[in-house]
Amino acid sequence: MSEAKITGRTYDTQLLRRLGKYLRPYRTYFVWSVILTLIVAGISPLLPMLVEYTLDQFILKNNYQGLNIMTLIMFGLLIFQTAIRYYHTLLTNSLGQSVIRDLRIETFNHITDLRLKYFDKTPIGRLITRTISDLETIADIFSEGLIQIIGDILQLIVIIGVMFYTDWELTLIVLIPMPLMVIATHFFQEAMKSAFQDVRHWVSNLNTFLQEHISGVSIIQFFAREKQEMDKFKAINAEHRNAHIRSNWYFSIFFPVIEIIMAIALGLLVWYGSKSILAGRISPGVVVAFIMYINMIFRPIRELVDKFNTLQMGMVGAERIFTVLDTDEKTPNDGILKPEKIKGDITFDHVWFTYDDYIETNKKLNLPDPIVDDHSVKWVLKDVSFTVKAGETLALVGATGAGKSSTINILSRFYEISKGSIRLDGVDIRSYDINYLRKTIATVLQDVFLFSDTVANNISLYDPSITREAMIEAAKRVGAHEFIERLPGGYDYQVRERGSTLSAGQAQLISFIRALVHDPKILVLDEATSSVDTETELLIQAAIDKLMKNRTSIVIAHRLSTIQKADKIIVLDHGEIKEIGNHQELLHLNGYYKRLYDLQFHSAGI
Ligand SMILES: Nc1ncnc2c1ncn2[C@@H]1O[C@H](COP(=O)(O)OP(=O)(O)OP(=O)(O)O)[C@@H](O)[C@H]1O
Repeated sequence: MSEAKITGRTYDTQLLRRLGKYLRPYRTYFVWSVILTLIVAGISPLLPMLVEYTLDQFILKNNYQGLNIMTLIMFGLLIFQTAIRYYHTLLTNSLGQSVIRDLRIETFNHITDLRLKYFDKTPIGRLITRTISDLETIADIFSEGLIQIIGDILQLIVIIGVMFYTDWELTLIVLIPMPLMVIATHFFQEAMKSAFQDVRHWVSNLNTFLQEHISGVSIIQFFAREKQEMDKFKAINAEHRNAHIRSNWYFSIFFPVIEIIMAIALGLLVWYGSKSILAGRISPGVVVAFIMYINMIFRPIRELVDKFNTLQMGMVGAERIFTVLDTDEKTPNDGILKPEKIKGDITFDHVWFTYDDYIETNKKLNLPDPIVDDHSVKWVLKDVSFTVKAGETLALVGATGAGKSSTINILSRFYEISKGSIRLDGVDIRSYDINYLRKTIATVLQDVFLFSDTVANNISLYDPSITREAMIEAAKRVGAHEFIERLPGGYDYQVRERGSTLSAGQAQLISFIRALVHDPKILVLDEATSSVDTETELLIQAAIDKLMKNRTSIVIAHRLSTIQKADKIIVLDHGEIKEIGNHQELLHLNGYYKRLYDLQFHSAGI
């Protein structure tokens, strides 16, 4: 997602039209807001007119009774205006909040559908900023921006019209400083545009930094990196502060300038107004009404700038949200197959894989398919071919970075392969419906992710077809029922964020139950390397055996017991298959596997 694409235009009709679509369900709110805006603008000159009338007709003529009546009328008008403003604010706020609620749901849905590659290159903090603060700015378009700007402009027109109607000479004199005001406003607005973009940029950076560092706080503490990280944070925080101060600085210059211009207008009014009263051309009431009119035209102009900025920020926010929504980085789901029964035969047929966007770039440039010996491409898997028959267990072994995790990631189409084909029951995996495919293959990763929710919900992941009984049954099978029962509240025990209140082994067992209740045909397992106590280790080993039973399993194996039991072992090295066979066969080869075995298991005395 490129930030450079953000244009930051205040009025972008295309953007507004697109936002307008989200208004559709709330049409009545919108129509009423506009009607109330028109009423507010229409009745705005009433109060000064009434003051003028009261002063000239009653106060200056010592008519107390008339004065009392007029006071009551003005009081009533004030109440009416207040009531209308109240409903107006209520409506526009509800409108804004309703629109962003819908947009937020759409954005969240969209983000969760994006393929993993997108997240490899997009900081999570940036996405959080998008779905929280950028969206808030869109709500302000409705509650403080667009409709209010229309209202203010209408009020300006009505008031200036009434002023001209009352006394055009005085109006022209009073409006002499207006061009100054327009110039000042224009400069201010231009300056604010870049200041606000800066503010948004640093808010996003701050969020990204905080998100990553709070998630990784244990690493910071383990390595005693507090000071260094604090320095980095201070730098970002300082930029954030400066951006805000810069935008506030413009305000602090702008407001006094406007006050001075307003004072000039008032000075001109007093000078020319008094002269006109003395000449008997106008009544004193007109001058008093004009003082009120000046306030009523200069105040909205001053606030207009603020509202334009709100609109501007909202537009930037909308543009950013739409950039996320327009991100088309989804795994294509062209497959339609959803067979009732799956056997679970897996074939990798000359599979080449890279994390680079090599294929996509080639396609865009209309270049032929990748040349396999092109050394500019960092191939993670090179010409990998193997088969796993239904019900068999395949163990993947190899040094770190050999391509084991990549092999399991491409099986569920978390990443797309560049060349070759992966087949399930003889059919290319791309021909299956992607959700069907992912339901067929359960993946249990080393790094167990648990949500802040109950144990039960962490197991079922809100799949209504999974009953509590099925959960308990699965928990019993993996031998985890007892420990869950011992937790306060049992299956309703609230897991804290990321499962921090459970031990690594317990979290691992919960992830096994999660896989088992979904009863997948194929199991993909990245065996945990974290050390657990002997009792849990035995439980986990037994659980893994249960999980693999009657299923095709592909395991990134770290335990010798798992490897020994596997029907087939593949030794990967730098993305290439070096050896295939079972434990005994590979030991006899006296090659890679033997060396790995001696290094990892034998010498460790396992
Ligand atoms: N998301 C990614 N984006 C780009 N490159 C990646 C990504 N994930 C892994 N790689 C690269 O792909 C290669 C293979 O990584 P992979 O994670 O498959 O190895 P592995 O055998 O599972 O290693 P380990 O045992 O350490 O988990 C490595 O060189 C790694 O740097």
